[in-house]
Amino acid sequence: MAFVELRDVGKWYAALSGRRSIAVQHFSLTLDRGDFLCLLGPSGCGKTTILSMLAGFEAPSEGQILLDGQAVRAPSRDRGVVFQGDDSLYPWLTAVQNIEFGLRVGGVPAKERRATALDYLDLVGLNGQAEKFPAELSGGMKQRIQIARALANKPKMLLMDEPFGALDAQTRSIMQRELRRIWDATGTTIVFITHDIDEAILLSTRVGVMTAGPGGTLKSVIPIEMTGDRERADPAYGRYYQQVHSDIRDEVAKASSYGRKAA
Ligand SMILES: Nc1ncnc2c1ncn2[C@@H]1O[C@H](COP(=O)(O)OP(=O)(O)OP(=O)(O)O)[C@@H](O)[C@H]1O
Repeated sequence: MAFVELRDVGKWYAALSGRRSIAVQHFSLTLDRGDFLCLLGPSGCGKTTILSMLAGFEAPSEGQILLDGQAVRAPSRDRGVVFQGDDSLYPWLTAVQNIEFGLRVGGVPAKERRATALDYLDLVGLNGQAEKFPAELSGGMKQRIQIARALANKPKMLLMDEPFGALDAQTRSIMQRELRRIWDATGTTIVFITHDIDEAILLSTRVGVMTAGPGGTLKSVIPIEMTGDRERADPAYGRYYQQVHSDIRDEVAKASSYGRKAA
């Protein structure tokens, strides 16, 4: 049995015109435990919609989503979510208190939750920053706190929506290496949305490419089989880049022609 299964999932909204606005259609995918899937696709194809349904924030209009054999119906601590930017940290809580937050809500005793939060602070490389408030931390540090906060709940799956999109190139590259290290250490199943082919190849075990919206679906899934540390100089990197680029190029062209028609 697959660890995560999306079975012919579709999602639509009632538009103000009274017609249906289709966000995603006929989306089917299975993930094994420990997979790291990067989802790529033109703007508006439905990537965030897929992530929101996996998180349980939105229900599919048709089809089904299963996690570990159970239908996903609502948000749960077994699915950690990390968004772009740092708006989701509580500014009045310190770094360690932010990480503890979910454990506190879950009723974990004070001593135990503090010890767990400090372990995760350490895992994301922020040992020594426990008592700082978000305003005293850099963008990259705040993203690490978000990741630690999500992981502290020991989720079955980590859902990440362009988490490094707002970071400068240098910090982004450091965060990519850190995320691979954390994924190696924890074996958490990850679904990660990005617009960046390079990021997808450096991070994932599989790259999913979606067709252009409205109503995007999964076009292809490309397994990334590179051993050791991922390097752009590796000839396999270039081959994967070409493959993903050629899958996505036509979809981006279609998306911009839809945009012109709609304008
Ligand atoms: N709450 C909503 N109500 C109506 N339409 C919505 C809603 N949320 C998303 N959509 C529509 O669903 C489609 C898919 O949106 P979604 O945000 O999932 O795309 P995306 O691939 O994540 O885009 P981007 O890369 O630009 O972030 C879009 O046409 C969007 O306008």
